[in-house]
Parts: sequence; C-alpha cells; structure tokens
Amino acid sequence: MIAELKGAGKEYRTGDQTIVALQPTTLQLNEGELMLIIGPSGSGKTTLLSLLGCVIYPSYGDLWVNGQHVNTLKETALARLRLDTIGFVFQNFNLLAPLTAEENVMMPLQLQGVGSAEARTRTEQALKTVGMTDRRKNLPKQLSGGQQQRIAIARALVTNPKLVLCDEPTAALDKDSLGVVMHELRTLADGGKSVAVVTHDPRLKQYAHRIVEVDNGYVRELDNTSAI
Ligand SMILES: Nc1ncnc2c1ncn2[C@@H]1O[C@H](COP(=O)(O)OP(=O)(O)OP(=O)(O)O)[C@@H](O)[C@H]1O
Repeated sequence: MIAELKGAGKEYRTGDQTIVALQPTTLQLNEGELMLIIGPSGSGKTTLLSLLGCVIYPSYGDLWVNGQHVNTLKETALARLRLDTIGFVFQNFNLLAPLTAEENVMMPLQLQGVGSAEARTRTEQALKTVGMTDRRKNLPKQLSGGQQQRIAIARALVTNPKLVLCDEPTAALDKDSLGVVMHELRTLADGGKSVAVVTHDPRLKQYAHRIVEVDNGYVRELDNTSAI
C-alpha cells in the first residue's frame, strides 16, 4: 500500500463560512493499480488528489503516504516526501518553455541534487519509457499536446516515484493522444506503480483498475466492468 486515508477529510474556512470539500474518507491506494477519480465539478476530486499528493494536510482523520504519517510532518519533510515519492502530471503539461524536452525531464533530478552523469542516464531512460527519445532536443512548442504530455510523464517518472498523480491529464488532448497517454499510465501501473487520475472523461474508465466517484465530498468505489 502506498497511500491510506483513514477518516481523512478536508474543510476550508473562508470568513465565517466552512466548506467541507472532502468528507471523512477511508481509502487505500495500492501498488500496481490505476485508480480513476471521477465526479462532478466542485465535488472534491482535486482535494482528494491533493491529499494523496501531500499538497495539503487533512482537516480531520489520518493520512499515510509511503508509510509516513502526513498529519505529523512539517512542511519541509512534506516537500521532501513529494519530491522523492510522488510524480505529478497536469492538464496543461506545465513544461518550462525555454527548456528542451530533456532539460524539462532532468529538472526534478537537479532539485534532488543527483549528479549530472546519473541524471543524464536516468533522463534518457525516462524518455525511452515514453517513446520520446527522438524528440529530446525539441522545445515544448515544437511538440504536439500528446507529445508534451508524454514529456511531462517522463518528468514525473524520472525520480522513480512510487506514486504518480494526474489531474485531468487528457483534457487538452485529441482522441489518439488520449489513447497513447492513458496506455503509458496504465503500463506504469501494470509495472507496479500506483497511479491516480482525476478526470471528467468517461472514456478513461477502460484503462482503470479501480474507479472511485466523488460526489459532494463523499467518496465511493464503483464496480469497474469496463476495464481492459
Ligand atoms: N482553497 C480553497 N478554499 C476554499 N474552498 C475551496 C478551496 N479549494 C477547493 N475549495 C472548494 O472545495 C470544493 C471541492 O473542490 P475541488 O477543487 O476538490 O473539486 P473538483 O471536484 O476537483 O472540481 P473540478 O472538477 O471543477 O476541478 C469546492 O466547493 C471548492 O469550491
């Protein structure tokens, strides 16, 4: 198990108003599975992903990620946990425009202080994993949306994280690129990583081992009969 919520939830206070973004939730995310997180806008999907990603602390309940009790970690320890354990993939790729594909992929290793020879080897490997070796010298603007997302996946993978978290990773992609990117993510999960994907797109269901639905802050697991 890579992540566990035990009665963990989140509320936000704005002025004298309290919004329960995520009701107390008990959920485990295991190695080797791709979990889809679906639900209407404003239901709490991103909040759940942010808890799994150690981006926010739970307001109540307990959260463990990679065996660490997130509730009790200080900000700096949390940042280290994120850098070492988690890879993030976003809707708009978030690649740095002036850097080449391979420089973008290498960036997290530089943040970790990995030496340049090892960083180069691992970057090459990550680019190979997503089939983008031949485009490594390209700038993001020279790549299609699908190719940029594959570079973003390589960047998420280069630190060899146990957990890969994706927020609407296919929202900006056409049908063909969607298939390529989801196939990549599914392959990662089949290879032993934990992958969680927030989406509005029902076409992604076929790639999931598990589907959870978030509705008005309540999380429930669905039967996944459309899985491949
Ligand atoms: N930082 C914040 N401060 C106050 N309220 C917040 C904050 N973040 C989220 N919320 C509220 O919590 C609820 C859940 O938001 P969340 O972003 O998790 O939903 P979502 O399902 O990801 O929505 P979408 O699909 O539109 O991205 C919403 O009512 C939202 O307005």
